[in-house]
Amino acid sequence: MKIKNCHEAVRPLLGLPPHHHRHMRLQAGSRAIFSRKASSAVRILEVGPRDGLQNIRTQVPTATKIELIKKLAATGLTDIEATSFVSPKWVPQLADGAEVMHHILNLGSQNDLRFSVLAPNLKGFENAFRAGAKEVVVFASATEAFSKKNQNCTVEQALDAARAVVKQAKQNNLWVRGVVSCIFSDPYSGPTDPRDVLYVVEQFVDMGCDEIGLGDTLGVGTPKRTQTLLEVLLKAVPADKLTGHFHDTYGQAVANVLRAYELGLRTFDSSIAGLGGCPYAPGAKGNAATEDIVYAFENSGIDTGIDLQKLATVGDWISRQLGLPNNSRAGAALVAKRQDQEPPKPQPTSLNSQSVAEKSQAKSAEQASSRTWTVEKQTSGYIVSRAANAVKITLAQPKNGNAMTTEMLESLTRLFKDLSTDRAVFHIVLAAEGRFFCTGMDLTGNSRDNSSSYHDKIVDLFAAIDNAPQTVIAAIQGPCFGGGVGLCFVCDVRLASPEARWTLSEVKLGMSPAIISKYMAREWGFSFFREAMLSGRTVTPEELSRIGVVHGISETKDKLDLMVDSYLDRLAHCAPQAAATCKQLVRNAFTGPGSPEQDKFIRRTFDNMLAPGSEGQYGIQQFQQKIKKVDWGYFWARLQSKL
Ligand SMILES: CC(C)(COP(=O)([O-])OP(=O)([O-])OC[C@H]1O[C@@H](n2cnc3c(N)ncnc32)[C@H](O)[C@@H]1OP(=O)([O-])[O-])[C@@H](O)C(=O)NCCC(=O)NCCSC(=O)C[C@@](C)(O)CC(=O)[O-]
Repeated sequence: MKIKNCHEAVRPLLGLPPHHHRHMRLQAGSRAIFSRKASSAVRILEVGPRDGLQNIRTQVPTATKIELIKKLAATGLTDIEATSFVSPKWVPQLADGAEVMHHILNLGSQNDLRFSVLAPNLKGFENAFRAGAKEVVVFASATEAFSKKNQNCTVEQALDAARAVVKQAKQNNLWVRGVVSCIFSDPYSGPTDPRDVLYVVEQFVDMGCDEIGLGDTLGVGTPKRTQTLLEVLLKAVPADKLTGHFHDTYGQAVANVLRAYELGLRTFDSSIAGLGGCPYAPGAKGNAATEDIVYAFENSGIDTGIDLQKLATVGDWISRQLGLPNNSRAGAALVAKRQDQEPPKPQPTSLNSQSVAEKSQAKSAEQASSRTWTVEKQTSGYIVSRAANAVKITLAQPKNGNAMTTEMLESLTRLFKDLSTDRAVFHIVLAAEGRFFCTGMDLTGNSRDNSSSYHDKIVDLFAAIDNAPQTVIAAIQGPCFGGGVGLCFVCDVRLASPEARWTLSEVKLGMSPAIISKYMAREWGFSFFREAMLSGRTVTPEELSRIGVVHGISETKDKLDLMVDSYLDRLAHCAPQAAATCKQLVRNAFTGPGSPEQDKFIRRTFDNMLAPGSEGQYGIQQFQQKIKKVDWGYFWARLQSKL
């Protein structure tokens, strides 16, 4: 055991000799953290955008991080740990810290918002300061083993690095929080001695930190352990200098927060939807969920200044964006309760069966849902964006009406093949920019030096879309010609704007829709297809809606995106693997009706449907538990993360 600088009052308790101390100065310096949020009884420090996102495997797009921070700020949260300034080699997830700060700083100046950032060394501090940070966080472990593994240095070296940052920060009038990790236990060396925690806390106070966070890195704290530690610390350090940062590994986070509150602490870190994890405790949940803590305080008559309903919405939103389970019990329950009370969302309806009432429902469906699509990739031919379990591919070559060039065919085929093995993608939307959805075969001649290979490329793309396990939705904003018509109808669902049109123009060019005929006959039916193909006439959305092959027409072109989002909301309750099987059943029914292969597939599907661990088994369990809308994103995220 190290004998360290311990407070006078505690030293005898710990069997240590007295020595000089700065207790009086501590108390004098501990003023008024609460002046920052005078109206609330407790201060909740949201760490999801930093600590939460850093500890999950998913690489989160910068735009989603910015949006998350904006949404959190709109709930009444005033303290948000926004990002980190550490080497991107260590923490690639937060390499975009400067960009995030750039987009959120103006929020802080408008309201009473404070954004803190992690800056554990001078280099990080310089970058954080350059990015406009006004509050920085430094940290050190209370234990040597964790310090060496996590920071590759001793506790003293970590404190020296922190000291250098604090000195710079104070010279520039920045607020500093020092965080002590492993307050209860170290994953490598076992339980932590409270004296070691006290030592680091005192060092932080001594170097000038404005407050000190107590981090239960492993989440092994219990109310009793919390009390024991705080009884030691509070003899040396005023309660308003300390903040609690509890992890929920054993479901004790809220209990620990409440015990710490009873002992005088008034500031607590937490993470929206319990985002995060603990790399040192396999399978562990992440931080205390902000919704859970706010629920506990608000329902105990302790004001947090935060709108719990809005908070639950944000937790639900970010969980969906990341395709992860919502780890907040309170958040998930509040959202489920709200959904249960809401009237069912109207779905886009084809016009053939639309009554006046249905039309107005479809209109409100278009207004009901809007998701944030985050761009992941941009090529010269298309843009790929993602929202939760859906990927949107937007054709973006309006100059040639999104004609099917060789490059486009090859690259889209690769994309669809890659997506077919991505278990996190349940739905694909194929959309387009410009006047036309797709003008079909590239008629410039540039793409057809070798017509056999061009043929193969079209065949490959259509097969890749048709065989994709995901439900593919064509969002058709404008006219389609030839192969472009085929592109819509190889997709599983068609949602169209009133400006969409379909022209099988091949016959007028002296050609025929050979490759696409396979899909067109299946979807339009022989008679309708034959007439449209022979006449080369323009077919309208109303006609196709009447025969049931266009599944929704938006009120205006602008509202097509909302209709797509609303349709995706509906698909969120459909099991993705079952959906892939449904697609195969249709393919078999078309290519080999009555064949032994069809019967075999049907038999196999039925036999596997309720196997242990299957979607079917889970769906039936949920039904028996009276859960009407199964969250399949949660089911698959849980399977994949083996939580
Ligand atoms: C779309 C309208 C009505 C607009 O007609 P418009 O409004 O008068 O505009 P435009 O004709 O000036 O077109 C705008 C630009 O888009 C280009 N463009 C337009 N279409 C294509 C195309 N396919 N390939 C390459 N470029 C195309 C066109 O060349 C022009 O480029 P610019 O001159 O400004 O540089 C007119 O351009 C048009 O009729 N285009 C041809 C549409 C057509 O008939 N497509 C069917 C192709 S055959 C096919 O797809 C065969 C296949 C695949 O089905 C066979 C099989 O299945 O086996």
